[in-house]
Amino acid sequence: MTEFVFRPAGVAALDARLEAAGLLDPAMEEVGRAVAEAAQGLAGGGPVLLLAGSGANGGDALVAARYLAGWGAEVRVLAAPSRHALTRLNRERLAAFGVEVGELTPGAVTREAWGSVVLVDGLLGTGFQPPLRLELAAVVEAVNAARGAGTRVLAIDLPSGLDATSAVPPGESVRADVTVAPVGLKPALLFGEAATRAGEVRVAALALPPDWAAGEAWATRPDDAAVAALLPVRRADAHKGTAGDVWIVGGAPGMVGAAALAGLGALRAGAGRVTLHSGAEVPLVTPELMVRRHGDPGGWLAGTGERPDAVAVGMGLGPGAAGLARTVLGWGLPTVLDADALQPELAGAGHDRCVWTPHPGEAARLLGVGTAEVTRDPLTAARGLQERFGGVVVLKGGPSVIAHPGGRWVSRGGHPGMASAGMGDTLAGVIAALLGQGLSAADAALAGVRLHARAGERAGIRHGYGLTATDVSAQLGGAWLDLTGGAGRGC
Ligand SMILES: NC(=O)C1=CN([C@@H]2O[C@H](COP(=O)(O)OP(=O)(O)OC[C@H]3O[C@@H](n4cnc5c(N)ncnc54)[C@H](OP(=O)(O)O)[C@@H]3O)[C@@H](O)[C@H]2O)[C@@H](O)CC1
Ligand SMILES: [K+]
Repeated sequence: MTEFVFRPAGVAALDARLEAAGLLDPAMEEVGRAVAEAAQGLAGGGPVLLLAGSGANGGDALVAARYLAGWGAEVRVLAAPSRHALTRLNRERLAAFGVEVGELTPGAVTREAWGSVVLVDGLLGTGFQPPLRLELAAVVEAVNAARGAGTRVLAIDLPSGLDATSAVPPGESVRADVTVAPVGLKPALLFGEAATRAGEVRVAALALPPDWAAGEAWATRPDDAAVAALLPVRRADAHKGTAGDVWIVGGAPGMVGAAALAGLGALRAGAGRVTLHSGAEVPLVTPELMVRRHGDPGGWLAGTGERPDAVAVGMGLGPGAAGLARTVLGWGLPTVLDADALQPELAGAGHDRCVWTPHPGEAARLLGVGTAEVTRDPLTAARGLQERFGGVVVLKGGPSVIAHPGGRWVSRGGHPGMASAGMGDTLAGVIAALLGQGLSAADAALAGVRLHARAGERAGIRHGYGLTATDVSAQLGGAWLDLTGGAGRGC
């Protein structure tokens, strides 16, 4: 399922539309039911403790308690005074089921958690404004202590205490085993330390008027079927001239490995012909990777009339890369800019056929901010880069973000072993290969990132954390088959 990613402003806007249409009550009912089903699955018939805060997040928990009670489960409920009309209403409905609601205090949480198999955290959701007030901080501490003693924790929307927009927790928060997120994901569920506190994240889709969720979303996370549909399909009479002529421009003396890895990535992602243009002597990586050495690569690029179908520029290129990148950008061809070609002076030089592929450190250099600012909110950073540099931006990370003129995508998958040097070079080659096979910049970026991540997953099974970029390249063909279901669309 392709999923939406919301910031609190988007959730609030959706809430307002639902409220105006009289649909907020059924929406909360759906969320509560989805939470109850998940809690029942985790509890396996054991007692469930539900904690309800004063806002709509608490309302979701009270609805869940009613469903669980109706299904015969042993439920214990502790709630703060309700400040939201629907939360109050659902407290009354719960009372009609004969369920007593206790006062929410740290001591009560510790007491009631004793013997509860599952604890449902409905304290705070997208309405939380950090920092956490003292009274709730003590409750959060009691929740985490209960988890430490063996109670499974299910968070509604977000583990309470996380700022929905940030990869960095503002302080202590609930640590969840499972998070059930209504309508869509939140940035905190995707990135950094915050995401590690959410456990397994499940999106509970709601019955909404078509396009409402899409209209308020800040980003989307496409599923593999959507990515597979972007991959090129070859006719039986395809030949190397139709599969894309790709140039890799990189590899200054002493730095040829990065460019060679990009070349290998391009070959394994289906490029018909790959030529590495370098100012250095490049050792034979694989005989299929053609190498042309130029005494003065910049001069040669500026003067040559030869043109490929796509270019990747920057890997190991060293000082002077910005000038070469500017020359290549001037051709208006499908282009990937990576590593040394990612220079602030190229702001505004991008065109609609180019893809910039910074990692967070490079992104910070391009934006003139610290790396922590980039990693705290990768979606906003990627958007800022796209606006400043033009074209399409891939902000690499776990997960990567693709910012294009029409919005933002978050990629799926990957493997922690991919945190090793050379992975980005391979990715640049993969995206160049897809550009050379006719994909648009945005599609090549999305499909390339997913293909690369899938190849990493495959290689990770064999090599674990000892994963190299060459291992990932070797799995690109298999990754392609995984995504397309084996056959591709009529190759
Ligand atoms: N459209 C959707 O997607 C749907 C969303 N739904 C649900 O709505 C949730 C959002 O609900 P929401 O807006 O009522 O906010 P919520 O997270 O319950 O928190 C508000 C409460 O937090 C409190 N509070 C704030 N800061 C605090 C602090 N620092 N320290 C301590 N307390 C603090 C604040 O207290 P107050 O400032 O009022 O005293 C207020 O009472 C969303 O996460 C999802 O679960 C579904 O029900 C339906 C469909
Ligand atoms: K919560």
